[in-house]
Amino acid sequence: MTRSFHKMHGLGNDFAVFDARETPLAMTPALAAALADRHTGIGCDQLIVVEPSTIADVRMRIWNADGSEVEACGNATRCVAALVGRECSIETAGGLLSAAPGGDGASVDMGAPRFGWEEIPLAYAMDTTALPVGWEMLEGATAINVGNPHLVFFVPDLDDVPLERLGPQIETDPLFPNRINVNVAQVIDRGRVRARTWERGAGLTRACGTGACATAVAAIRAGLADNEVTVELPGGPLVIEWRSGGNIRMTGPATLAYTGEIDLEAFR
Ligand SMILES: N[C@@H](CCC[C@H](N)C(=O)O)C(=O)O
Repeated sequence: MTRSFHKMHGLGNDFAVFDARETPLAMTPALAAALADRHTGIGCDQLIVVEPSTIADVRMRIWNADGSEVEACGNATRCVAALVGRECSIETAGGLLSAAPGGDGASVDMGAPRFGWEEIPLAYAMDTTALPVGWEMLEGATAINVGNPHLVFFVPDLDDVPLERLGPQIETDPLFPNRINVNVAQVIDRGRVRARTWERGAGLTRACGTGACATAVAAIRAGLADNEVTVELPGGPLVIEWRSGGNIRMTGPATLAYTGEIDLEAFR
């Protein structure tokens, strides 16, 4: 018995999306990791299951490539909005979101960022606007929860940062009890920021929607950028809007690569 899935991506951050609104699907961390494997599975950064919701139009569940279930995924939220095909509310473990498809993608209200050390979460109390710790050249990060936990390091030159080496070290530091997503960002001007992300549970990706949100919020809050910022990721740009005290709006593309069929029993 096979099950259909949609291979989708947002700026190259790719997903296997299972629509379980009518036929339930029992996902487990082990099955998610097996399906996400790029050699023996479908291959993706995150696996997404769209389910019915009692409080929203749909519920979106998210598993990283390593099988960990997580609270938020910005790029996948746009893909789910494109799949639903109309303005909709989306229940996630990180909060209730609202999204509207449009153009080649969607615009999403990602909710309000949180800055409290226990909301990130960090292991103990400290100033989250400039963490008093460092990992080699990466120091003074801002910690933000935008549904999921992020660090943002502003650096003079993005290309000088060995993120593939420092990313996993920071992700798994005991300071972060739930691990953390690691963003490095370079401010180009008040409307443009370049960024790269080491994603918790997935590694380096071509784009991270929540990473772009965290980066823009950190830049705006530090007075380095205006309220609308284009975050330029390796896979392309996302537009992020935020005002202090308000919700984050993220706008960008959502692409359907193909629809396939897979025998899930072969992966269990
Ligand atoms: N690619 C995503 C983020 C996916 C989850 C993240 N790796 C985590 O563990 O929190 C995005 O577009 O936001």
